[in-house]
Amino acid sequence: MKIALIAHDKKKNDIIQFAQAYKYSLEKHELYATGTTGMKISEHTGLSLHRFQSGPLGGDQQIGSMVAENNMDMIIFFRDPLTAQPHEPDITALLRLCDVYNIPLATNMGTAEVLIHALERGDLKWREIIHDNEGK
Ligand SMILES: O=C(CO)COP(=O)(O)O
Repeated sequence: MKIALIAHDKKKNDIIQFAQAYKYSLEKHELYATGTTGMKISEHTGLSLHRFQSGPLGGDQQIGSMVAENNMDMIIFFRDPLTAQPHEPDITALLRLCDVYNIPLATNMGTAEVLIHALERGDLKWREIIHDNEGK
């Protein structure tokens, strides 16, 4: 499964703690991240991730392009709902594409934990069926 991890600055500590707590689940998958989030997760956990640009420089859009190809299976995006972001349109576009393609998306720690347990239980196997049907 391809999983993207993204966090706004005030949520970076949360995503680091999340990645530390679920390292042994996450490491079984192909991980992607926006630039700074990926660097911090990698530094604190040793997990290896494919890092895109930083969010304000297009990282959300790069992840969005994978979603648009139905090539991303789950997104954990700890958004900061209390701080305006210069790239708000990119963020909205990414969330919208998740809805277009029915991609499981967690925007806070509570939902992220539910998703990761679902992943561990195999509830997201339907994504593999989709990839098999598309020959990916
Ligand atoms: O801004 C972001 C998501 O919208 C995250 O970008 P960074 O991981 O580079 O901080």
